[in-house]
Amino acid sequence: MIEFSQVSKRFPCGHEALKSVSFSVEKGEMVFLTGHSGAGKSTLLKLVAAIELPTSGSVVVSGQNIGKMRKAAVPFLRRNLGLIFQDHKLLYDRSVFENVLLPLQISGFDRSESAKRVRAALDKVGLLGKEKMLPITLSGGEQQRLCIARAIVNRPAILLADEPTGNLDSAYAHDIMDMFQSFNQVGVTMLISTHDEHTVERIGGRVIHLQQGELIS
Ligand SMILES: Nc1ncnc2c1ncn2[C@@H]1O[C@H](COP(=O)(O)OP(=O)(O)OP(=O)(O)O)[C@@H](O)[C@H]1O
Repeated sequence: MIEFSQVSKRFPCGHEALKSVSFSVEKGEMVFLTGHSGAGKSTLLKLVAAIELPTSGSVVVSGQNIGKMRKAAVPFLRRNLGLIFQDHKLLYDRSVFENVLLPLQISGFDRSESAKRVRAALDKVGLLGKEKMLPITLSGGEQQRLCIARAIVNRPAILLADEPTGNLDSAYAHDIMDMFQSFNQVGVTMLISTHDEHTVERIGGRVIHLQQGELIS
């Protein structure tokens, strides 16, 4: 489902964030991406989502070669991906419901099917009673769950999460990882970057470890 073959990523400033990284993630796997700050975890996830392109090597996601894709094909790839990235902010002037609705509006779903899907996504993350609220009135953990609802509302085959529990206390982090595990149990392929070694141990998934841009197995 995700295949990296000797992937390197050098930024225009000359910094090489990933060095000849090769691995694959099969359909239905749950994989944790670990490594120190600056190891290249976010860069790797951005390559999967075609937010960045590889400098060399190949990244193939759902059969599509990211480095060779036409720009027009990127939105089709992204429809299959749920992205939980730190810089994907919520819209603070829209309600909880409208924040989750947005990806469906972009995909052109009709209003009544969209409303059903939004409520199903809010239910999965435990925010069904809060659909009329503004995100600013939610706790940090609830805002993170709202980001997750927005990422899953399109029913993506692959979910990518970049430090999804970074700013949360351990009880909330625990809940969010359990939620991810339940998505995985219904077949969603998951790639999650984390610093949280306790979670990785508790959940016991496969681990890919990066050190200064190199994969350490
Ligand atoms: N757009 C960019 N231009 C230049 N350098 C970048 C860019 N994005 C990332 N880098 C550099 O690449 C390296 C890897 O960054 P990346 O964000 O992938 O690390 P990370 O493992 O996700 O770190 P953290 O856990 O702190 O988020 C860092 O040294 C970073 O400064």
